[in-house]
Amino acid sequence: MLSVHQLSRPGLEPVSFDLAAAESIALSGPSGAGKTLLLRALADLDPCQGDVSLDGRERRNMPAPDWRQRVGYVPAEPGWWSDRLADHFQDWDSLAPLAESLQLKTAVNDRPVPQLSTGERQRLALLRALERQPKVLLLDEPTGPLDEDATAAVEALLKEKQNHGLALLWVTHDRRQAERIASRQFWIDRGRLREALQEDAQ
Ligand SMILES: Nc1ncnc2c1ncn2[C@@H]1O[C@H](COP(=O)(O)OP(=O)(O)OP(=O)(O)O)[C@@H](O)[C@H]1O
Repeated sequence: MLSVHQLSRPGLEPVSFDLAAAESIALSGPSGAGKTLLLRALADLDPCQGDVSLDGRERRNMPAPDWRQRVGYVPAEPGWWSDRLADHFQDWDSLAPLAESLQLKTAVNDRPVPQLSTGERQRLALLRALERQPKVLLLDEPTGPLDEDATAAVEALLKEKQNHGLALLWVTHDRRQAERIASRQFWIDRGRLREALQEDAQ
């Protein structure tokens, strides 16, 4: 699925790994370690070196919008370009059941985006990314602003998507969450990535 070979950029030492379909990797590390730099490099949002491919197709041979549709990115602070929520979706109405599963009240529809809570906007950004039906989703602390129940709802939805083949690379500072949501644990410090061995994670 996603194959990364010697990907690097300022602040990130060369990184190589594979992420399979329906696999989930948790990425942790101190603040400022390079987690967001790595996600943005994978999403093709910043200049970087190295090779990245998806299902054997080299990123450099794909138009950027095609890549970004397949490799979705949910930033820690998602951007909004219109006050009207529906403007950010292809078909907001059809997402009602998913919104409900994330405990988003229908009232979010009636309020201008800047009036929504941080946690509401975070879940809406996740829905926005899922609507594009990516093969890989890069998540930067997607439950950071959420309470326990909403966090569980996000984890359950992503687990369901994962069971249908979605691959996840998920930044979290919560070690228990990392163990719940991922079968592999990555650790990054000062721009250097390593895969935590099973005994490290305990
Ligand atoms: N475009 C850039 N070019 C070079 N360095 C950058 C760039 N953007 C951020 N940095 C720096 O790179 C380092 C890693 O930043 P990054 O945002 O990846 O941290 P992080 O691991 O996601 O941290 P946090 O957990 O606080 O979100 C920081 O020192 C940051 O200031």
